[in-house]
Amino acid sequence: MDHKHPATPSPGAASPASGHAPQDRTPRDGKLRPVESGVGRNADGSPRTPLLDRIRSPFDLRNLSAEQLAQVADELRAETLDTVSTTGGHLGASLGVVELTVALHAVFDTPRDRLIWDVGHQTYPHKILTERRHRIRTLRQPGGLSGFTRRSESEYDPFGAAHSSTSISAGLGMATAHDLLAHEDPALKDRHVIAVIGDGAISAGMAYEAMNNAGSSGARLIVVLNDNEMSIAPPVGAMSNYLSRLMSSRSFLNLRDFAGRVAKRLPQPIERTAKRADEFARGILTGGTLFEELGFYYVGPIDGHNMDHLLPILRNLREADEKGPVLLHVITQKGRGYAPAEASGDKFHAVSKFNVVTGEQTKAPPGPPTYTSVFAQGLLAAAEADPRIVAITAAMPSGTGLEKFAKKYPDRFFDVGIAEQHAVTFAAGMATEGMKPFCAIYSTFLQRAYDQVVHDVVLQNLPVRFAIDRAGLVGADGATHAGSFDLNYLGCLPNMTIMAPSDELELLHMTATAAAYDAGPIAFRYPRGNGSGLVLPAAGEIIEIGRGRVLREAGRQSGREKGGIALLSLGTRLDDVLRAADELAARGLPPTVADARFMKPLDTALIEQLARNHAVLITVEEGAAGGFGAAVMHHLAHTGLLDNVRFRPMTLPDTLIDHNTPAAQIAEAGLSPRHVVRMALRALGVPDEAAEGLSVGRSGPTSY
Ligand SMILES: Cc1ncc(C[n+]2csc(CCOP(=O)(O)OP(=O)(O)O)c2C)c(N)n1
Ligand SMILES: CC(=O)[C@@H](O)[C@H](O)COP(=O)(O)O
Ligand SMILES: [Mg+2]
Repeated sequence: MDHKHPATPSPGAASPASGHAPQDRTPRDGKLRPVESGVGRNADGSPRTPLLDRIRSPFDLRNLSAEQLAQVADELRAETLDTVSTTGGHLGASLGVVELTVALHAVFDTPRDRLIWDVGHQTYPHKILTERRHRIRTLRQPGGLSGFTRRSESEYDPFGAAHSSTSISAGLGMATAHDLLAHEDPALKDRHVIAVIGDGAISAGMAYEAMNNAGSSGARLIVVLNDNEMSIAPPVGAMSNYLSRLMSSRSFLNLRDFAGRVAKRLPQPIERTAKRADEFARGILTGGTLFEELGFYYVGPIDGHNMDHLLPILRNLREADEKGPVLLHVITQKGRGYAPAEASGDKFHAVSKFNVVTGEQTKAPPGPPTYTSVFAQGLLAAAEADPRIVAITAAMPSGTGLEKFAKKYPDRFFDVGIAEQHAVTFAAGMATEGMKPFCAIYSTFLQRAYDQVVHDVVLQNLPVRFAIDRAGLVGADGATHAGSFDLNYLGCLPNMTIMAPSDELELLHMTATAAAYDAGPIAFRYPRGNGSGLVLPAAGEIIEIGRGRVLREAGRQSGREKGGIALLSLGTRLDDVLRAADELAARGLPPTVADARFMKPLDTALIEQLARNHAVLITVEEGAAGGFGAAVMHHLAHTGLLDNVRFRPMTLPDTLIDHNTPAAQIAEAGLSPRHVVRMALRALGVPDEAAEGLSVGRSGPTSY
């Protein structure tokens, strides 16, 4: 079966500017057609995979021919497609590395040889081949396989991932450890470490730090650059342009190919000459690859879908006895082999369940606007009125909702690539010149830019606006993507203002407030998913900094020296807190309910009033302990008010909450309405057995 990739025209043929613009496979009539694949289907509709069925572990790949391995790849692609059509997930990246995955496991002795996947979102084929096929349809499901690599899940996952650009650092660490331990176990000397990193991920600073170190270390490390000319969106930056140039220097590939092949067959001294010729070729044709300047031996680019390219070259790399790191540049196509994915703009980067035949995704009924889209609406309104407002994303224009802004204000929109650290300091630089930068970054990914927030923004008190999306628990992506810590890591910083909207109207108000706020850095955090469906104005109003709001006043309880329960919520937990308030009211204990709106500066007047007038004060936040509740507790302690109020902070537990549905995650976190009710009753001294009708068992960890 011909596995020629459009990226590999016959030698000497002119190649399109980009080097490998995938053929446009959208059928002329625009209708998506069934999958063109050599793999048939069984009576039950499942893909027919006779060869893949024989693969119990990668070991079973190692005596197969190139032809058979290509067949395994076809069957593996069909199995991956069928799986993701029932689970949803990161399909495009996995489809793009099917042949590469088969070849790597066929040539290298995994798991003894360490195979590390950057980000890990492309590892569904890897998981199927590495003794997890029987569980693959539990992918990203409660209790099922993770959507990324995880050490605790398999010995074939030597390093956990999900945040990008970590693979080379981890790989260098492993390779260095093998060198250090070889005196104890000589077999470690020939253990291979392979890091597979994408063209998006390699644009992050951390990848350069690792390559810079690897290049000078002489460590035996194989980096496979999986270049599909895609990040989540088309990639940006000079590195992307550089890679395209590399790919398109076709004569470079032929000459390099020839020199490489010759070098392998010559006796030692002559081989050195051939190698010099090889480097000369590189020098002339591409001015020496960037990677060689970093101390890597560069090989490629080769066709990542062609077993006749992959297998001999990977075997050469396995047998090569030269010291030092190698970078193998592999050209692949994101979404490869599935017409709807190939035809889509984002190559089906992340999909919900879908119909394999048509590619139509089974979308949930269109609920209310997402918090992301409400933020985008608010930002567009603010930008309309203020030309100094600019928007910055780190390779996630669609995830952060900035696509519309980019279309309307292309000159005021900046996608800096997967480079959160750079994004923050870039924003700080813009702020010094009077611009009003909105840095839209997921809570979990902002963690990567913490020192830039502290050192470049907070210490200089620069008015950078942080739109922190995916704050709190995020569902199927699990603990690696949970936005659990932003209240903690920002709340301890001087000069920082932190808001958390309780609903989408509040988010509009906070976006407008951030746009107008120039006194220093300001952040607002909001969750993944839909709002509650409020009717929204075009734009929000500016709210008073540091001022919360009371939504319900507690009835005064007779016989008690002061009112009953006060519930002080921060952010979108308010919905569930109001449900808890209803349940308490039904028990004759109607609580006061307040929305803090601000973690910093605290509304100290409101907090003191709540503490003075209630027997019980409970704070609720979707963040780790040590955030909002801790700040409130600090204040009450310092004012002496903690002495006469039963204060209970409710936070995320000190555990890592696995992928699940958002509701199940909240229940596991002990932040559901029932948990709030039980917390209040316990604080009032009502014994658990008296709290009949409460369905919450002791399973949900609750912080009190
Ligand atoms: C630090 C960090 N920022 C952002 C992301 C979100 N993200 C996940 S995959 C991806 C694109 C990766 O592109 P590439 O490495 O080329 O892999 P491909 O999807 O093309 O296989 C991004 C930006 C992330 N996982 N980690
Ligand atoms: C793999 C990765 O890091 C991103 O694709 C992430 O999964 C996107 O998350 P959302 O689906 O919340 O945008
Ligand atoms: Mg890519």
